[in-house]
Amino acid sequence: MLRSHKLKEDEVLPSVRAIARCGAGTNNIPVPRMTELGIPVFNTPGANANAVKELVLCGLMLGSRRIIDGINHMKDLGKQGVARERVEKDKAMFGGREIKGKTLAVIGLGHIGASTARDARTLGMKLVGYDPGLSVQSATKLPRDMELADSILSAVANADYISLNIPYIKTSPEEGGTHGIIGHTIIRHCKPDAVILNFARGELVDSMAMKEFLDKSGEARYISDFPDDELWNHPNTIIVPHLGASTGEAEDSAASMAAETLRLYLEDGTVRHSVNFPNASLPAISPNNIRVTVVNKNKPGVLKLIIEVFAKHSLNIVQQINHSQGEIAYNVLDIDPDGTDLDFKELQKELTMNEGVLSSRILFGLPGTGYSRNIDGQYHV
Ligand SMILES: NC(=O)c1ccc[n+]([C@@H]2O[C@H](COP(=O)([O-])OP(=O)(O)OC[C@H]3O[C@@H](n4cnc5c(N)ncnc54)[C@H](O)[C@@H]3O)[C@@H](O)[C@H]2O)c1
Ligand SMILES: O=C(O)[C@H](O)COP(=O)(O)O
Repeated sequence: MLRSHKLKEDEVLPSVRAIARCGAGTNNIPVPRMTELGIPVFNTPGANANAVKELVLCGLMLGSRRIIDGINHMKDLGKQGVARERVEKDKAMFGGREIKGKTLAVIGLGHIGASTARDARTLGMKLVGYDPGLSVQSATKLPRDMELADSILSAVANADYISLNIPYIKTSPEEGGTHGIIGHTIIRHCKPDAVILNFARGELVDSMAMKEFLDKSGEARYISDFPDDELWNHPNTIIVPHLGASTGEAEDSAASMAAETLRLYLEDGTVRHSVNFPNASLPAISPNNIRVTVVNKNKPGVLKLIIEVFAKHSLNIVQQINHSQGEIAYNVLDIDPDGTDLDFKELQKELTMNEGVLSSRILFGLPGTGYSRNIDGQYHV
């Protein structure tokens, strides 16, 4: 289980059965390599969304009123012992605007984006959103009068505030990724006094393009939760140290969701909230059966090889599922071991050595006490 730790491939030892990210973004994990190794990567969708949404709302206010500049100014005046004397005169330097009646563009309408939109609506904001992969679940949670745009460009064009709530995918937008998606083309279409809120990932924004925009407009603001060597000291930025999910509530919620997701996978083979494995909802193993899970390349003929191993040993498959997603398939087979004296370690070895099989586990024991067995005979509770 990890949070933002940048996981390196060589930290993933052969004993690793699964990885759970206590949070939403999995860009700190080498997911494609884990898929090749047959290791599921899980995250905790929505578990920290409220904490991030609250900070986005805070960012809306910080971007509208010169609160931080004002606080710093008060400290300076205090140090000089002239705070009372100067405050009424100096406040003219820190005038702001209200968010009520202004337009907020929400890019990415998942857990955080949809929740931000709802609360912004109750604060009297007009809303426009963009999300080409909008789920039915999120769509039902959006304010009814929210306008849906057909591109980021059209969403931001008339927006006073822009909130980025999309995942970071390392490739360029042309290649289906989101790296630098907020670059010159989009930024050029923003209003000169737009406030851009980035509580998603720093790499979504082209820092140089943003700097040019902030320098030129003088009025625009960039509020971000991520370090940025180009922008940290710019007078029109507010950069906080990745605090979006740092509340006790979000930490508890993400950790317990991750732990439960891992428990279900390790004990029953159930897959949910995985970013690289297909969902598979499985009942607890019957005490009379042995459950075998096999991850294989999603190619014709591999399933046949797997089934043949069971047939060869005259093992009766009581129930079976086979779900695939992209390049992999996930099989779960419940076996009745009655009447066999087969060493299941041997069975696992035969299965795993098949061309196209990536990993396998044998789960058995009473519900709640299941464990996985490695090919080299190590046990992992
Ligand atoms: N600052 C923090 O501490 C913090 C905390 C949680 C999440 N995050 C970041 O916020 C992101 C969103 O979190 P979430 O919980 O709302 O995730 P989510 O998966 O519920 O929602 C993401 C939404 O973005 C949409 N999307 C993907 N690519 C898009 C694109 N190019 N244009 C428009 N929409 C696009 C998806 O269809 C999805 O609806 C995470 O991926 C993570 O990087 C940051
Ligand atoms: O993607 C996420 O969930 C957030 O960026 C939170 O990351 P953290 O748990 O490391 O604060």
